[in-house]
Amino acid sequence: MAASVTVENLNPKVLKCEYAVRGEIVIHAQRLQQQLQTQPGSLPFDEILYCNIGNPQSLGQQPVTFFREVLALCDHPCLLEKEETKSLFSADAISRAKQILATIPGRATGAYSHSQGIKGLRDAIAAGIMSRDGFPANADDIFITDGASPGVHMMMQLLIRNEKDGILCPIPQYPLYSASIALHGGALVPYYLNEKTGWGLEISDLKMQLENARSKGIDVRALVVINPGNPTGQVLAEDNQYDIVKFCKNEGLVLLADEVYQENIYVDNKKFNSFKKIVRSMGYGEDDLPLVSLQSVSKGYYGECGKRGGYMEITGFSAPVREQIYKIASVNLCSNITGQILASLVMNPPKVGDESYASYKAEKDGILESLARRAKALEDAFNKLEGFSCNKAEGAMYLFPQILLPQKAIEAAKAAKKAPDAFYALRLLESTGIVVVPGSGFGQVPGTWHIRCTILPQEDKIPAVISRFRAFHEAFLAEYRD
Ligand SMILES: Cc1ncc(COP(=O)(O)O)c(CN[C@@H]2CONC2=O)c1O
Repeated sequence: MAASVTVENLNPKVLKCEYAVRGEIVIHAQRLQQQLQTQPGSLPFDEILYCNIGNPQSLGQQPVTFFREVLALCDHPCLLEKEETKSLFSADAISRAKQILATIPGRATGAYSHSQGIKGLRDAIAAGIMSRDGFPANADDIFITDGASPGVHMMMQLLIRNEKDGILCPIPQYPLYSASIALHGGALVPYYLNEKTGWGLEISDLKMQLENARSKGIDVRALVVINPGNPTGQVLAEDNQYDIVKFCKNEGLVLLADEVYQENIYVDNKKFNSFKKIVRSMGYGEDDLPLVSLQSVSKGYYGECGKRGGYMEITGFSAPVREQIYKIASVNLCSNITGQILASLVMNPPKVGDESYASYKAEKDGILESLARRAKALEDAFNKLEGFSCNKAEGAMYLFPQILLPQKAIEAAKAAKKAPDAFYALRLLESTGIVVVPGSGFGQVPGTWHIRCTILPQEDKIPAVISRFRAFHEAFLAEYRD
């Protein structure tokens, strides 16, 4: 009997969707990893180095002690009744766990919660936003989600009616956006970040792309801004943010502010300003501009990707629209409680005077300072390679160097039916075990080629990554030099 489900009769939106961060290069890497296990010594390297995904703890980063103490106590509340717990857990973790459990009906972390998340945790997140920005935040505006990804999908589901609805996205972009727009049947309206100005966002290009889309009958609904940028690592200048808000206000666009790397800032001349802070400091009130601010527990110095925590702060939408957003969230009942607790913790970490503050601060600073050193070391190494030019990683977790590939290599890629940067990334993997994502997976100016490499291998492995990369690159150029 013919198979009832074939690729041909699947939802074409699924077939159109792509997500390069875990695409063909990574799948091939997993095959090679299997081979290393079954046939040790059969490859010119002894381990796969996954530099394709911002997954810090998979590469050895340690979780923040205070956060894990609180999670453990919340998940096994009877520990709080035991005398010996006081010698195993810090006093402030014990009191924070009690405080959190008191906000959960029946102290039951195994129960469904409110579809926006536990009210007491949303209160804590709102307090954290207020403390970060200096402007009020409301728990009812918070939707705690299983990471930022579901928040993006919910907003695309809400805004995209058909293929004529467009979303302005940066190019290069994090492919969650292109994938979600494809899955929801909308149109991605690109605006190009300017590599020559350190991935600057030009309002003039935004305006041109918007008008071009509208001239084709596209109803542009929203503007996505990723700040700090993925894969590009730039941190927006404050005056650029003011211009972006004015642009959205004037053009009637929802501003989707992806701020998951807000704690990952590595340069002294830039600081993170949330778009919520910018909007309020421009005097825009609750009803002036629809803004969705996304945060996650996957990044920062916490890197708790697998716990699946995050939130979207929804402001500037009418009550009837908010009811629709609530309805979408309620279809999935609620996000996981561990992620909810963690989202409240990252927005309300230990404060000066708390027992855990010194150790928490040492862990946080240690991780962020090490990430900054690794970013600089890899940026400098890339810029020493022939044909490479790499902008500074001001923030986030990636470097996105441009590679000038010899024409012979481009022709070889064509013969292999691969994009030149995918061809290069595959050859890099097969020679060194290093896994990067080709720039074609993020979008790039046509005719330019990039790779995205994370800054996440532990610091003592960075010299080996650099030397392996350099040796491969020199051999690759020798093979394909014009
Ligand atoms: C800009 C951006 N937004 C949202 C997400 C989704 O995060 P969570 O759903 O985990 O909260 C990521 C994840 N970063 C991906 C995953 O690792 N590498 C990346 O480029 C991201 O980089």
